Amino acid sequence: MGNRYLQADLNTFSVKRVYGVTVLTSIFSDGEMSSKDGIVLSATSVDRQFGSILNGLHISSCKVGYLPNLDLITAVEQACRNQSVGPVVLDPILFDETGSPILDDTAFSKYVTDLIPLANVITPTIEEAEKIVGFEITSDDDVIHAANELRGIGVQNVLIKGSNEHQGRDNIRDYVLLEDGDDFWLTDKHAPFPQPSGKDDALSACITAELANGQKTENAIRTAKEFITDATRNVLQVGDSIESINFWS
Ligand SMILES: Nc1ncnc2c1ncn2[C@@H]1O[C@H](COP(=O)(O)OP(=O)(O)OP(=O)(O)O)[C@@H](O)[C@H]1O
Ligand SMILES: Cc1ncc(CO)c(N)n1
Repeated sequence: MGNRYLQADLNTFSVKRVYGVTVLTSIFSDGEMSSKDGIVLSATSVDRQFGSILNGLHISSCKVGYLPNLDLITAVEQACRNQSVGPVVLDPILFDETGSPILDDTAFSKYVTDLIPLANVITPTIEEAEKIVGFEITSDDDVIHAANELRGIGVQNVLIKGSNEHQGRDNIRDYVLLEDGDDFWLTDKHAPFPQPSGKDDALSACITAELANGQKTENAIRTAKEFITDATRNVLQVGDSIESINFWS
């Protein structure tokens, strides 16, 4: 978990009036997921972290992010399956900053077969959705087809983020397919330059927080998208180096 990613999650939980607790899977400097200098924690450590937060806390919902190997996927899958963690929001992190896949074939296969079906909501980018469903997404029909394939794997609700797609367009469109078969596009204008960071984590963290607050999944998704729209239009300059979304918008 890079510093800025974790801050985006916790700041989002906080402004949504949810107390966030964490199970760390790894530690690396911002922008250095692909470097060999980061630390990947052991499955035992992850088990123990789950043990300590589950001992005495009622977990209302759970966001799952960076899982860089088979052991960690297995540890988190077991915890989500066997413990009471509430609805799971799965934000797949499948490529590092250089665009290289993070997981080897065995780990990726485990991720798809055993972890994805546990999710209440999955929030892939187009590229992540392509990797999971195994075909290229070049049209709206492909997005819809991919979302249905994801539902076929067992995940209940799907949000495919359109940020990197259709580069020439004025609008950004995320596609949502709900458990009951209802679907819709969430449309927004491109936020003006500079693009603040944190949108990715804040979107899935906000869905998680709204689920913890008792919202239905559709409302949680719609509220989260509105949160991102507001937070993105309002850059938070932190010191000289961080241009973040503004969580307090
Ligand atoms: N330029 C933008 N303007 C407005 N909304 C955006 C923009 N880019 C992404 N979003 C929205 O932010 C949410 C997260 O999308 P995504 O994870 O693809 O963003 P990202 O650009 O990778 O985020 P990060 O800020 O973490 O780099 C989605 O709802 C997406 O539509
Ligand atoms: C967007 C993103 N990339 C990487 C990580 C790894 O922690 C994360 N949590 N979120």
